Amino acid sequence: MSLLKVEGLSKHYEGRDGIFDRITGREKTVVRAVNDIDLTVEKGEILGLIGESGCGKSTLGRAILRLHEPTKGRVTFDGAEVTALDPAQMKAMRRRMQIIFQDPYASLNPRRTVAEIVGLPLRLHGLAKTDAEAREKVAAICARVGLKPGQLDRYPHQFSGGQRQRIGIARALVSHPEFIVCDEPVSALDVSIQAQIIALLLELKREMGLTYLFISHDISVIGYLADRVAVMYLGEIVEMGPVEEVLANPRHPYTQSLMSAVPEVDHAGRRKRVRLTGDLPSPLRPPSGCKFHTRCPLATDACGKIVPKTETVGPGHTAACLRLAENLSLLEEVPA
Ligand SMILES: Nc1ncnc2c1ncn2[C@@H]1O[C@H](COP(=O)(O)OP(=O)(O)OP(=O)(O)O)[C@@H](O)[C@H]1O
Repeated sequence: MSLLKVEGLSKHYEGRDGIFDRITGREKTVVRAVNDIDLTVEKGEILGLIGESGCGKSTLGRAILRLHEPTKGRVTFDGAEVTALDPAQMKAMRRRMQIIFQDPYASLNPRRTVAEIVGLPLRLHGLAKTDAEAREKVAAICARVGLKPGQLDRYPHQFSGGQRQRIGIARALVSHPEFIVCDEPVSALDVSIQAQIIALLLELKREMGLTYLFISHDISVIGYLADRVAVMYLGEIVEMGPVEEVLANPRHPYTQSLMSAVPEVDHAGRRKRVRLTGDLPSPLRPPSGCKFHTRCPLATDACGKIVPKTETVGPGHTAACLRLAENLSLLEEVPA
């Protein structure tokens, strides 16, 4: 049994002009941020979730945790249907499923000390009987993530970006969760600090037996740490599979275009850069047929009309593209 199972999960937001629509009596606009997603995450695994900004990665992560209530679909964690839990049961489940945010500063209360911020989940879940016990637990996890005892009574603004992310990690881990959504946890950090935080997250995963859904727009980060990868485009998963397999043999033209942007250092030839035309279409009015067809260099007329089914293309490897059978690739090597 998978630790996490997501079935048909959708999250639609009322469009930003929702109030205007109500006043004018116009039909409501709907932002289809996440559409009918199926995925599983095994215990101890890192599933990487990749896609460009605005494709719905954060929304999916938050819908799984019910931080944003899903519009439709089911989430099951360790056999319990998360999407059917009542508020009291959901509160208990939150101890087990946590999130680390991209921007540690925005997610840390500026008026609270590190000890208060990291100690809050202990209070919420009744995990410490006395203040002294809470302080001890906070000190232990803070030490583990690399904060010094003398820093516990300081405020977030007194820390660097990397240290703030360590505070965010300590807060997520203090309640001993089993599953963490890591929502672009290193994207806001300097490159030199990114490697330290990634190393820390990998060590903690091993020591605490954690399972991660790791969201990133950086394919090299995903290639480095994930076991499997799911590629997202405009609210849907277009390709998924073991990370080495998907990166070595990307089958969806969108995955291929993401891959073509990665510099190859140890290659005799270099890859032809695939330039996608246009921006990511708005999830307010997603294209018909295959949602990628408006930017896909391989699109035919049929792609604008027919929604491609997800097909198995290798062991554990799936993709959704009408032209899969033709085995086309945008990634021809060009001579150095
Ligand atoms: N609360 C909201 N109300 C309306 N639309 C929203 C809301 N939150 C997100 N969206 C829209 O949903 C879509 C997906 O956003 P989301 O933040 O999940 O994407 P993302 O892939 O995580 O992007 P980024 O990497 O920039 O965070 C976007 O078009 C966004 O504008």
